[in-house]
Amino acid sequence: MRTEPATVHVAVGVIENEQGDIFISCRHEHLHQGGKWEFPGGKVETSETVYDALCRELREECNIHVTAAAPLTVITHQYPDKRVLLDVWRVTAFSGEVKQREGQPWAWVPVHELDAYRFPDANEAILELIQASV
Ligand SMILES: Nc1nc2c([nH]c(=O)n2[C@H]2C[C@H](O)[C@@H](COP(=O)(O)OP(=O)(O)OP(=O)(O)O)O2)c(=O)[nH]1
Ligand SMILES: [Mg+2]
Repeated sequence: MRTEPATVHVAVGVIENEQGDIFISCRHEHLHQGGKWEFPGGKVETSETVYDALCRELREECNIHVTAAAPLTVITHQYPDKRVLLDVWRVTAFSGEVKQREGQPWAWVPVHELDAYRFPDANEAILELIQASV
């Protein structure tokens, strides 16, 4: 019998600097949706809350300690090969300096320039929300 693969639950963080620019990084080529730009984040492990996963992923990937974040949206998206549930948070306070720690290309991008970057299809609604909020 063929069973549907489980949905991958992902915690995603929208990080803004004092100028209002947004931090994005480019997914490694060999990964799912490789070569596309993303907001930092990663899979929620079974033993943790989404907020814990957000904090852990942002510490691992971009070196910051999140001290406050607010839910922005939840998106489910079916890719040809994978179904994802993106739990998207706006990071409202953090300590530490944002640094990409996993060797991915990265950029701080003004909101009106985000359209120039290629994101995974699931991100369309996130980009609309960010653009609507400025
Ligand atoms: N982080 C992130 N993932 C996204 C975004 N948009 C989007 O479709 N995804 C998808 C791509 C992947 O299928 C999934 C994230 O999984 P991942 O494999 O990168 O997770 P991870 O960072 O925990 O990586 P790993 O250590 O398990 O390899 O979510 C986004 O903006 N940010
Ligand atoms: Mg990740």
